[in-house]
Amino acid sequence: MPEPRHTLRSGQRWISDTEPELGLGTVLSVEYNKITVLFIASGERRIYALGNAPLTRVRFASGDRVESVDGWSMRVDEVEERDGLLVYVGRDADGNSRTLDEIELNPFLQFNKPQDRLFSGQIDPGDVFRLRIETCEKLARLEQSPVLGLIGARTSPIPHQLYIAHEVASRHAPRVLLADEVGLGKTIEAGLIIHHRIITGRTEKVLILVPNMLLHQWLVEMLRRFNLRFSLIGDDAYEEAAEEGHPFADANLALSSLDFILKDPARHRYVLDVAWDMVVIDEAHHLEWSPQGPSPAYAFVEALARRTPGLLLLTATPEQLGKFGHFARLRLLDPDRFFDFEQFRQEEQEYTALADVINKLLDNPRLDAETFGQLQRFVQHDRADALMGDLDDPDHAAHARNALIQLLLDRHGTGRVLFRNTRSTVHGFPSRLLHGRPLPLPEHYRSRMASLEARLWPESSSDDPEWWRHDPRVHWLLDTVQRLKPSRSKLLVICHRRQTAIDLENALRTLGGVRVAVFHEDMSIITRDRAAAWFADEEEGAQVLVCSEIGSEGRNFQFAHHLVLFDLPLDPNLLEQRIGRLDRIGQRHSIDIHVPYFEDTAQAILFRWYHEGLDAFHRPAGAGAAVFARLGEELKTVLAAPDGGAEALIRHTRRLAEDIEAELHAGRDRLLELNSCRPDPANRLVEAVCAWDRDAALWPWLEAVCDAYGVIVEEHSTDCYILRPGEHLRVPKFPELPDDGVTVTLSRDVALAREDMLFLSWEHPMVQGAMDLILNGEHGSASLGFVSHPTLPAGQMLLETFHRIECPAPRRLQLFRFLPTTLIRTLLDHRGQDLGRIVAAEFDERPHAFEAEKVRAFVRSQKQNLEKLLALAETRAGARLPEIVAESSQRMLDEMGDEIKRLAALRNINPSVRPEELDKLKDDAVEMHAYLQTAHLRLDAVRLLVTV
Ligand SMILES: Nc1ncnc2c1ncn2[C@@H]1O[C@H](COP(=O)(O)OP(=O)(O)OP(=O)(O)O)[C@@H](O)[C@H]1O
Repeated sequence: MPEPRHTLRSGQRWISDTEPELGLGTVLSVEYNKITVLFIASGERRIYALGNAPLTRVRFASGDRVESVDGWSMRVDEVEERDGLLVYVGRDADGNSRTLDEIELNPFLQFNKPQDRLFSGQIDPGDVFRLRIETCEKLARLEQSPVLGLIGARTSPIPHQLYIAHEVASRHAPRVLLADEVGLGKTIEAGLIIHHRIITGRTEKVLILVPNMLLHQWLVEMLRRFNLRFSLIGDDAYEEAAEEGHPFADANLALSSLDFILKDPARHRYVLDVAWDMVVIDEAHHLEWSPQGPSPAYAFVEALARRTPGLLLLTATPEQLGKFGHFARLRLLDPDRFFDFEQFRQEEQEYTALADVINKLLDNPRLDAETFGQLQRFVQHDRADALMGDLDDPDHAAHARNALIQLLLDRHGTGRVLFRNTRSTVHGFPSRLLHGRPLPLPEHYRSRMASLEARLWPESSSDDPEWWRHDPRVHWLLDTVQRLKPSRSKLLVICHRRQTAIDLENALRTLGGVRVAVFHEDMSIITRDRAAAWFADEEEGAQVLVCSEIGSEGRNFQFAHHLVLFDLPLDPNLLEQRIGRLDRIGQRHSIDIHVPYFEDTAQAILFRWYHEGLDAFHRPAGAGAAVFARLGEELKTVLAAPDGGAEALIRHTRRLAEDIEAELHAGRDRLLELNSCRPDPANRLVEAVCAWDRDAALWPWLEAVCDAYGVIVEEHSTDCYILRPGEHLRVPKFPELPDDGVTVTLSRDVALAREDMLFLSWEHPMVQGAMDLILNGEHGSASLGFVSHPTLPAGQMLLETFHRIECPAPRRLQLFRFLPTTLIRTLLDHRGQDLGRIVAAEFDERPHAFEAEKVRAFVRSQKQNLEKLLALAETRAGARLPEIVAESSQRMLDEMGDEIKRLAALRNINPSVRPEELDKLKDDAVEMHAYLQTAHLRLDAVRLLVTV
């Protein structure tokens, strides 16, 4: 305590050398030979004898950042002294001049400069110091990973999904249509894209709009799979929030339904008010548009799309509303590119020739002269002569073929905005087994077949509320349910009408005592979710879930593998949507599709039309929508008068479907297929994610963090642990750790099977939060160690410093790709000789008990020398900075240059590359270069070493 007695004043701020954790103390009184100090942060009061009080005066210097008790902070320019008290003069974050009396300093203030901590005797154990250094290294590795943003999702690494997520999320402003076939993972792809963008700092505000009935499913899926906590907007709290202010403005991640927003123009305005970075629209085929005018939903989304940089539209049936509808959705994504429907159609027709050449390149080692000529015409402006020449060179032909295929695929106009994977390319889906069940038409229905509606769904015309007592389909259903009961098989029953679903539930319960849940559009979201959850429950759950058509969009029922189509919809897309509830990723059985129908009726014809005409039960009918668009009216006529024309119609349907499918497969679809998942890069991404999964470094690191911060760890099972806040937790709140603890797993496989456990990866918020805690806090930044090294005699004092390169820049630039978290290590002996090259980072450390007070006294006695060494270390580290920055700049310029060239070349052949994308890349490169020049050093950690 070097200050003489007469300078001591109440109000001064001091820190305890022996108990630094008490925080900043305030002198309350100086009387006789005693000094009383209050430590507000810890609520402790200490009385010391003057003369040997273990206290150090807190005195900030110019350049330091200080924080007031009211929470604002400032950078110190000058320090004045008035009546023995310090007054700090400087500027706050907004640049305003401020003064702060030392009495107003925040009592929770920590000494975050490593050298201050060293001199004030706040010495951390060696393992905490090492943890800090190790954390920097781990973060740097993660920042440079090509799969950053794709590691942390609780999903299996599936090639086509990772490919799409990586391809789309890396763009400046992703605007794409995700149109994979039903159940292939569009929601997962959207989640991966959002997760990637948020982790890499490129996106902050996201709005997801989904049909009402899928709100909860999305909410849960985003949280459970991606740790993304969306706010549901549109529930009961909405009106309250609207009265108090702006219901959408506060939520960075908002989830709502389009129906809810469309109901009220005020809601439109609220949504359009917010500067979203990205908007996601699920089931986008509902956005109707025709040249005569858009639907209100389309018009609203169009306004939203115009002011939002990122737009993801999701639909499994992009052409459900015909080619116009498809074109209209592409127009939302890029109105400049898709402005003329006729031109769009013509372009599509040219794809066949392109696909033909690609197929030949894929299949044949040698091209015939005609194909070679065609290929030459396609690439005549692409400076591809060398590649064309290499086609005949056995050593280079394979590479040339691949490069030419990429070049041709890049020509494909919609390839960049439209992604569509199908079951024919994504393998591993179960087979579908069809069980058609003809039944005799009961007499009481026979007289009621006037309308088409009554022919297809006869119970709709019945005036008997208990029609189900006399309907043979119901009795067949009951038998089927009872037959499957011993195997504990669950059945999803889908029917066209809401009332039929309600009646069927009643029938199954009344007639057979079946445990049955129901699901239809008049139920609230909560009751629907409850029904779905009851059906999902393996032990106590319902054996049967009866859904109206509404149950067939978006829901996940792949835990069941018996599907009963109690009737058939009059639309191939709806049929595929129904089957897609079970035929989804995660389905482990073949799927049994049961279809009861009345013999010799419209139902039987519709069954045959789907089965024999489109083959729509066994696989997704690729041509279904197009055939229905052409033959739908004819089909309805035949169904209305079943006596004639059915055979001819089915034959015609089959021929047409085959032709359309062949044409699509040869042309557009083949290109889309190849473009939507390029196998080599996709497999590399899968391998990179798996390599992170195999990396065993996470748990030892996290265990050390838990140990350092007072989190208790218990083993649970292989790769699974229970974490709990300990009694001596070092921080008020450990990230993402609930008060009553949590079970975590590091295994992706376990995480996929056990949703009750957190899946920890380097991207999990708990792990990211822990890294922040370490790197933004002071823990581990000052340490002392006793070491031995063969080249160093005992009894020497060494100073080891780690300077971190700081380069503040907007997160969206992701500067860390080129300049990751970097530490520069310097090791000096007491004479200032640089030993860094001689002595590697790893020492042989010797556990050594030392008396804290003696060490503090030693450090104080060496303060002048240590300060000189610190200055020297900073100079040495500073000398290496320009080289590191130059390397980063060069890497950035090379990579960005390549990217700009690639995109510029692509733009020449594919107008889907928007000019602003290219401009943005160039601007980013210029901006990044400027930021890199501002990189500077900050001392991150210091360690005093004594050789033994
Ligand atoms: N990579 C994955 N890992 C684990 N489960 C997955 C993965 N991809 C998809 N699934 C599961 O498969 C099912 C289908 O995925 P998803 O809902 O994303 O498909 P979709 O294409 O959006 O379906 P729909 O066309 O019905 O809207 C979901 O239950 C999803 O959780």
